[in-house]
Amino acid sequence: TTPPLSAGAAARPQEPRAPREFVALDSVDPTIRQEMRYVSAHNFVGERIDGYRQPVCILTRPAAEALHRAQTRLLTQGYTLKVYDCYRPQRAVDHFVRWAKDLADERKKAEFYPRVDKSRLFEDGYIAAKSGHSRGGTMDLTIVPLPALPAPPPGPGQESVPCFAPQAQRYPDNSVDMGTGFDCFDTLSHTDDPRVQGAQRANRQRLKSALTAEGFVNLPEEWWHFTYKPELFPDTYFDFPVSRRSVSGHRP
Ligand SMILES: C[C@@H](N)C(=O)N[C@H](C)C(=O)O
Ligand SMILES: [Zn+2]
Repeated sequence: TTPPLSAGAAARPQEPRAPREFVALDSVDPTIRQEMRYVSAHNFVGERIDGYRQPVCILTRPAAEALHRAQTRLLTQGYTLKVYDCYRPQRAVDHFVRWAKDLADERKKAEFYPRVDKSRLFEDGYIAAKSGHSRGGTMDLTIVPLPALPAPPPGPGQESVPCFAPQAQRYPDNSVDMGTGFDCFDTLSHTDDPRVQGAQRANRQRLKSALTAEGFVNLPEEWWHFTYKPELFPDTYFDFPVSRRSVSGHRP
């Protein structure tokens, strides 16, 4: 029988929790930096995304352990990984889909997709309506030189600088220069775009080599997007919220 609610307690439907195979990345590797963009308003939509309750990176355990191995290698080279997004609930993806249909909402166009028509973002491969992120083994990430310095706050008008502008001009980030910022929906973000040369190309290669050595596969359209293979849940799109509660009690 259902226990009675105590006086004053509101009946709140329980949110789904993650299966035991999911962990908080910081319980496996506390040295990997986290800048979880979709819990903040600094992203291509311009507001917190549905389902992101706390700035915590959640992944399947094999993906988190593989990321830890890549981090160990990068630390010896004087760099640390920094994740921008990890597990993404289906309701967050649905938020992206709803946003994409509202062609009048171009709040963040100037920074994140200045040269791409909003109506093409899914077609061109920059956002997916069924995303590997919701399966738990995919993440968006970059590398940061050590010692990692905090990024300065954005200067006046910096929110509107194109994400492919020279690094000193675009929205501040403490990462290495990859030629574009994170979630820059533009052909310049294609990992092997021939216009990206020198240090920027070497930085992309450093990230890609460290991750592919551990079993990750890169999305050619986005230098920052990697999936750990084989996937533990290749056909399941989870919808538990991004919060510590979703994985509390799960062993690291
Ligand atoms: C939205 C961007 N960060 C991303 O992850 N794109 C891929 C294609 C996805 O949505 O799975
Ligand atoms: Zn991604």
